[in-house]
Amino acid sequence: MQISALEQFKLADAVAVQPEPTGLRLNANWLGKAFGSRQVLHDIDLSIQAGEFVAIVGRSGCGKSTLLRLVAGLDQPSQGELLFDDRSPTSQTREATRIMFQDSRLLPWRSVFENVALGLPRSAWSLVRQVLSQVGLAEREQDWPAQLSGGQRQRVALARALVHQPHLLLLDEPLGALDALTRIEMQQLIENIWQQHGFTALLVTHDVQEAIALADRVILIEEGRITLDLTIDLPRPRARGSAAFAALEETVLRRVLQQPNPAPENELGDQSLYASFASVAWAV
Ligand SMILES: Nc1ncnc2c1ncn2[C@@H]1O[C@H](COP(=O)(O)OP(=O)(O)OP(=O)(O)O)[C@@H](O)[C@H]1O
Repeated sequence: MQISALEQFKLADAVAVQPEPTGLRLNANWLGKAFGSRQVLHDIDLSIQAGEFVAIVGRSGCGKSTLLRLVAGLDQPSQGELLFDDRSPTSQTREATRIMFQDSRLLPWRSVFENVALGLPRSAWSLVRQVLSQVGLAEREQDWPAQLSGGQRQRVALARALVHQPHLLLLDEPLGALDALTRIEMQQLIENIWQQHGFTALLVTHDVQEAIALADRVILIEEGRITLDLTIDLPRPRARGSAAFAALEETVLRRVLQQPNPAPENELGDQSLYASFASVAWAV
């Protein structure tokens, strides 16, 4: 089929205005991790599309953070491989990957602005101001971390990750220490920013409701193995009170809780799991 010059021009123009996909594609093939004689992750096969938001849930000690640390390159696998856009990790993929933890890990002797701008040249300062404004902290850039609330400190930590324009954002229970309402506000902020930036997101959380509110897929790890991979096909933003949301939450919760306690050392963690479900359900 022949297309006219004008049509060709329109086509090129249409292609040009499509935003470039910015997310990294991630594959784990037969991934395993042992600490000494303790095998923590077994034969993990996982494929995450560019720009996808995936949440990992599971009982305390099941291996969630270990998986995230392997993806971040903070630990090395004992078996198998991780591929980023079908390639072994490079300094570029490491640079394109940022991680956010439960505690903000800010430098207390640096201002909010300096914490976000750390290691960046002066030419990046306008970007620093832009991301601080995105996370709602434009007016607080000269404050010290000690002058901020826990939620605001996590916003700074999010800005510090975003300023590097990540293609893969790893979130290790980043909202775990926040009260229920601040947590919901932060979830909405993370969802909006993820939609704007298009990075791939991998979230570890104890909170099943949070996982269903944010993720395209919820993955359950039990004793180091993936035992559930559930697509969350709900329109965004998600109405937590809807029947479809509640049904998915029930499905995952039932699945998490049906497993017998694996070991006495995990009993406390399991109690905290129940408590975390209960507190969020109560607040909402
Ligand atoms: N550096 C390490 N050395 C030895 N064992 C480790 C190390 N890191 C993790 N483990 C063990 O691996 C297991 C899984 O830990 P991990 O932190 O991945 O669990 P988790 O699912 O994230 O738990 P939680 O929800 O409580 O944070 C635990 O038994 C833990 O003790």
